[in-house]
Formats: sequence, C-alpha cells, structure tokens
Amino acid sequence: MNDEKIIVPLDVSDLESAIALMDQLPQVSFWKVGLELFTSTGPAILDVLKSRQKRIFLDLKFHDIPNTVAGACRAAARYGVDLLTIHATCGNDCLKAAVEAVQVGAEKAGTKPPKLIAITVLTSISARDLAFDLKIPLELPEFALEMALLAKNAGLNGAVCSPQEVAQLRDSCGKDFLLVCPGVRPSWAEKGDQKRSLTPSQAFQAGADFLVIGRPITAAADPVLAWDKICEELNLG
Ligand SMILES: O=C(O)c1cc(=O)[nH]c(=O)n1[C@@H]1O[C@H](COP(=O)(O)O)[C@@H](O)[C@H]1O
Repeated sequence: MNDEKIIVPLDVSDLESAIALMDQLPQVSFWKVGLELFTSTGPAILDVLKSRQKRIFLDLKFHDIPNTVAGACRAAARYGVDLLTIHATCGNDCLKAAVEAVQVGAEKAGTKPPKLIAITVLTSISARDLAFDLKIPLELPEFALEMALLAKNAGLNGAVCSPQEVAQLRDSCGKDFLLVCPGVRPSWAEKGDQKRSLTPSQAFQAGADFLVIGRPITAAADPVLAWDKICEELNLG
C-alpha cells in the first residue's frame, strides 16, 4: 500500500485556492474535484491537475433520468479523468446508460474511459435519516449493499461507501470491485457532518481500495503535518 491510496478533495471555491492547496501539499498525488470547485472553475481545474501529472477523481455525483445522465457522462468522459461518480439511486436503466456513455465519450475523445463508481448511501446520512426522513424500509447496511450490487450488475467499476459498510460490500462484490471510502476520520479529527466514519487504518483493514480524506488534512492548522501523521499511522511511504 502507498499514499496514492489517499485521495484529497479540493473542496474550495475557486482556482486560486485550489492551486494554493496543491502547492501546499505537493506530496498528494490523487485529488478530487467536486461540485463546488467544478461549478466554479469548469474544466480549467482539470487542466491544472493534468499539467502536474496528478490523478483525478471527478466527483460530480450525477443523478437524473437516463438520457440526461448519459449525456453528462459522455461529456465528462472526454476529460480523461480516473474516477467519475453517479448515484446508484438513479436506477438500473440509468446506470447501464452511464456505463455505455462513458465508453462512447472517451472513445470519441481518444482518451481512456474513467472508472465509473456509484454512490451507495452518502456518509452524511445516519440510519435514522434513512429510515425516518428518506423512508427506506431496509437497514442501512443492507440498503448500501443492494445499491452496490445494483451498480455492479449494471456494469459499473465500483462504489463509494462508508467505511462502516466496506467489509460487507467487499465480501459480496468481490476483490475487483473498486471501493472508495469517504467519511474517514483519524481519532484526533472532528467528525463534522460525517455520520458513519471509521479511522483510516480501520477503513483499509475493512477492505477499502481508496480513502477520501478532506478536512482532517485541508482544514488542519498544519495540513502537511496532518498528512504526515495519517501516513505514519498507516505505515505508508
Ligand atoms: O463522493 C464522495 O466523494 C463522497 C461521498 C459520500 O458519501 N460522502 C462524502 O463525504 N463524499 C465526499 O468526500 C469528501 C469528504 O470530505 P471530508 O468530510 O472533509 O473528509 C467530500 O468532498 C464529500 O463530497
């Protein structure tokens, strides 16, 4: 295992702040661009990351009807990013359309298709939220597993899940299904809005391929120290 398994989100509002964060943490090789930054900068941020030979997780969490999602996936696949997200709750037809669309979009652009991964249940949702607010009549781990299996059967490459469900998803989805875990918190970090977290070492031990760790690093008084501390706790080099 190495530190390329830790993805850091560029959860900032503009290009300048994103570049400042990248400059501050040159050791990070895998960055995530999410809704806030992509809405602000468009693909310009992807060009900056590519010029620095960074890996890119484009986390746009598509969720719409199949025709619309397929169009968005075709467009996003042109960027030559490594990972792209869609919500599993888009449904089977939409997931299948997305799988086809990333192939078509990438082929047209002459680039490698991104690995398409499905959000199962957001890590900010508690079991109580799922049952009482979203009215889902399944236990949360069971629903997360159903969403991962739906994505796998539709041909997606993997899923995003909380570290609390990753062991179960790994058992059921097999070793080749990519499992990316946000909602990761070292014992010394604030949980914030994350409701189903585990520590980085617990998440890897449970079977995660990649961890997404943001504020424990990016909002730390000394982000480099926080990054080093996490790598040290994981024995990464
Ligand atoms: O798709 C994601 O990356 C994601 C899915 C999810 O269920 N929960 C979740 O927190 N994320 C993202 O992971 C990152 C977590 O950031 P921190 O909570 O600051 O570590 C954010 O950029 C979220 O958008």
